[in-house]
Amino acid sequence: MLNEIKQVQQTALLLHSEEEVEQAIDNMATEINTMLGDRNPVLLCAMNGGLVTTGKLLTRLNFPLTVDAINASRYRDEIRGGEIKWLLKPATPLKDRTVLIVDDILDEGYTMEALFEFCQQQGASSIYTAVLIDKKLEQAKPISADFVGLEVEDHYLFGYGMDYKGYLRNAAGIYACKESS
Ligand SMILES: O=P(O)(O)OC[C@H]1O[C@H](OP(=O)(O)OP(=O)(O)O)[C@H](O)[C@@H]1O
Ligand code: HPA
Repeated sequence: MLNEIKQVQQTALLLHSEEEVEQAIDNMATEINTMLGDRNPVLLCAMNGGLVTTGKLLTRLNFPLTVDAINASRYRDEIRGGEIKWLLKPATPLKDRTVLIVDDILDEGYTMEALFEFCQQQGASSIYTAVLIDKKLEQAKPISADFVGLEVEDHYLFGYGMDYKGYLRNAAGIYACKESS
């Protein structure tokens, strides 16, 4: 497995450098500060992929907020999406709260749709969504994101929280796996 991971890493194409991604996160944070600064929101980190974006956003947000985690996984260690499996629901009551769901990527959109519907069912008063990457697809998505860092062409990506078979989330850039489109 580790040989495969090293091979994928070595042959990958860098699409966005660390500097570009950090600038994109700055821009997202500026928009979120403007939109949600007086809403006392609960930020839901969509584990595991949303970990890096959530952490990087958090220290750029300058208003009162609370943080919790949520995890509905669709890919697990695969590079094609399957059924949604619920792994973690937030302990924080969402009733009458403004919620901001933060994830690494909006790909086909089914994961974010499921997270959004869960928050609705819990009685959140308003629900916003933030993703570092919005993948450009030909087909329509069931949900769009309110805050987007970067739009990226249709490749299988890794880095900044996005994984290849559970690895490479820690890559400091947005990379496309070779021959993945
Ligand atoms: O828009 P979609 O096509 O639904 O795909 C996006 C989701 O897929 C990944 O999660 P994954 O299920 O791989 O779990 P992970 O966060 O643990 O990597 C990613 O973190 C998003 O949550
Ligand atoms: O391109 C991707 N990379 C990593 N994880 C993902 N989850 C959905 N799409 C992707």
